[in-house]
Amino acid sequence: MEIILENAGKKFSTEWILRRVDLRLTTGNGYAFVGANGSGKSTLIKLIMGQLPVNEGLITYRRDAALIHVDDWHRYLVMAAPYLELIEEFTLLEFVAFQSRFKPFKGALSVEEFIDFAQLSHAAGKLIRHFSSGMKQRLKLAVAFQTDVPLVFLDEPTSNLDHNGIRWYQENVLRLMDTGQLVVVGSNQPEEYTFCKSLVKMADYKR
Ligand SMILES: Nc1ncnc2c1ncn2[C@@H]1O[C@H](COP(=O)(O)OP(=O)(O)OP(=O)(O)O)[C@@H](O)[C@H]1O
Repeated sequence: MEIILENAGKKFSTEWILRRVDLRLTTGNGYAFVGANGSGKSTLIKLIMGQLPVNEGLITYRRDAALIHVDDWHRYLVMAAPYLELIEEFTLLEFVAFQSRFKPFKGALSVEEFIDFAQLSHAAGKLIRHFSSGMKQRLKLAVAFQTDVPLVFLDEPTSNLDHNGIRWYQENVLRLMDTGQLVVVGSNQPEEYTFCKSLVKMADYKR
């Protein structure tokens, strides 16, 4: 599967955030979107996920050369980001059961196995609303790691994680390459994207 950006551009009001973005992203590869705060990393991720429309140019998803309609992009992707909202009224058990029905986990992982994987067994019955920010981030990343879809978007993946959490992230993000998924990391911290062979520099799209 591949995602193709041709002369893609985005502006908010009269301010162009990104222009002339030409990229070809293919499954089995890791891409790091890098740049300073406010350079447009999250914006580019949202454009590629179909959450925001481009103001010029074109973004397409292709599988075996066939075009995938923008309304169907969401079926192929998962994302973790600090701004992603969780269903705070659910307990962790309820959330994971709901999530696995919505988009199945790899290898038919059970709810209990998923919670073990996320290292959140102690909080299985706790409301998500009462999770710490690091626990919420672990949960979002666990969903991103275990959901059986070809495209994985990780924006600022280690925000709020402690040392153990960062190590857990680094071990598991590598496995996404083994499963042939496409991984995009939006980051300004090199330890989050050492595995990415392609660096996409936001500064290149400011011309
Ligand atoms: N909905 C919006 N309306 C207006 N401006 C926006 C909107 N969303 C983002 N921007 C602007 O777009 C620019 C890029 O923001 P973006 O969040 O993509 O940057 P980033 O590289 O992800 O930053 P950070 O590293 O701080 O997370 C910023 O100037 C921001 O203020």
